[in-house]
Amino acid sequence: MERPVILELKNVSVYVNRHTTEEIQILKNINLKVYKNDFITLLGSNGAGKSTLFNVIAGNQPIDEGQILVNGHDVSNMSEEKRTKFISRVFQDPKLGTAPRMTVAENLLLATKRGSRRNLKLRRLKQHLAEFKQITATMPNRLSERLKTPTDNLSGGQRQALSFLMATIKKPAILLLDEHTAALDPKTSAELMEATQTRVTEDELTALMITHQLSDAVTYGNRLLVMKDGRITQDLDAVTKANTNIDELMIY
Ligand SMILES: Nc1ncnc2c1ncn2[C@@H]1O[C@H](COP(=O)(O)OP(=O)(O)OP(=O)(O)O)[C@@H](O)[C@H]1O
Repeated sequence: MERPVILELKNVSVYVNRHTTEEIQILKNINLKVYKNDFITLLGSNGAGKSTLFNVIAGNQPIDEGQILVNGHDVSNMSEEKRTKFISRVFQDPKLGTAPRMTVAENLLLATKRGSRRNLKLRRLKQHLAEFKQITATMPNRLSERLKTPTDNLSGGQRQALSFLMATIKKPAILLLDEHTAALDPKTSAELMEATQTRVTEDELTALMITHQLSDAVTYGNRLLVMKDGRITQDLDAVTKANTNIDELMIY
C-alpha cells in the first residue's frame, strides 16, 4: 500500500526581480511528493536552489506560482510562524535555533511548547528534568551533562545536538535539516548523523536533509534528490540509489 503523502509541491516557481529586466527564476516548476516516513537527502551545487526549496516549504519565501500542500491542506499562503506547528528546521549555523542565555533544559522546555502559546512556566522545569536527561543521553558530545549550562557556553557540536533535539522533541510532520552537520568536525558530524538516523527511524519522522557530503547522501535516507539550476533533476528511490555510482550523478 502506498504511504500517505505528507508534503506536496505542485508546479512551484519562485522568481526574483519579477517583471523587470533583471528577472531570474530560482525555482522552476517544482513538482514533488514526500511520503510519510521518507528520509530524503538533497544534493546540488551552490546556487542550485536547495535552500530556496526549504524556504518555500517552511514559509519564509513566498511562492509566485503553484501550490504547497501539507497533509492535503493548502499552506501556500500560511505564515512561517503558523507552519512551525508542523514543520521544524535545523540550520547549519550552531548559533541559530537556540536561545543563548537560556540553559539546555530551558531550551528543551521551550521546544515542547512549539506551535502553542509560549506560556513558559520555568518552575515546571523540574518535572521534565528526568525526561530531558534521558533524551539528551541519546545525543553525542555529553549533552546530558550540560542540562543546566546556558546554550552560549556549549560547544558547536553540543549546540547542534540541542538544536536537533529541539526540532524533534515535539514530533513534527516535516523535519528540514539544512546542512545541520556541515559546521562540525568530522567525528562530531558523523556522530550527529548517526543520532539523526536513529531518531528519524525510531520516531518515524518524515525528513528532508540538504547535504554536500555525497557519502551521507548515499548512506542515509530512502530517497535521494538532486537539484540543478532551480529544478529537481533526479529523484532516486532506495534501490536505484544503492545501484547508482554516485560519481556519475553529475551533481557538480
Ligand atoms: N532573495 C534572493 N534574491 C536574489 N537571488 C536569490 C535570492 N534567494 C536566492 N537567490 C538566488 O537563487 C539561487 C539559489 O539559491 P539557494 O540559496 O537556494 O541555493 P542552494 O542550492 O541552497 O546553494 P548553497 O549550496 O550555496 O547553499 C542562487 O543563485 C541565489 O543567488
